[in-house]
Amino acid sequence: MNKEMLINEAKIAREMAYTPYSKFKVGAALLTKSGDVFRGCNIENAAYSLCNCGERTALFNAYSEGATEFAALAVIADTERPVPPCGACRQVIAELCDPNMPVYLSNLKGNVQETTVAELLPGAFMPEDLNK
Ligand SMILES: O=c1ccn([C@H]2C[C@H](O)[C@@H](CO)O2)c(=O)[nH]1
Ligand SMILES: [Zn+2]
Repeated sequence: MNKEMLINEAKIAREMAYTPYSKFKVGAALLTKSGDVFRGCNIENAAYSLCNCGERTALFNAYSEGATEFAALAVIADTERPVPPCGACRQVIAELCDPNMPVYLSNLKGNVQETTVAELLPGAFMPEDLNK
């Protein structure tokens, strides 16, 4: 599973998005260290604040199936620039993925920005910060 294949998995996930309010579809695909892929799409709700992003859906999908060791994440949307994850997703990604893990941000035009978990959220609040 290479970068292009993972981005394609995110594109397939995007088609499953439930976005009657924003009409903005996002797909994500999370590659595990053992080679499995967990997809996620954004799922909106009439109570708008309950909308869940594609990135967090992919992470929660993987975790809920017992997969916790990740090798890469791809995200795609129909944006001008490669889609930037929101702050909430950056926080969740920072806790559940290795800081050096590659993240492929992309769009339907084929633009790809390769970054890492640590670059997405420098100074993230971490579990260790809970220890007094
Ligand atoms: O990186 C992003 C940015 C936004 N959204 C979703 C949330 C909402 O459903 C819609 C518009 O913000 O896009 C994501 O899934 N990921
Ligand atoms: Zn988000």
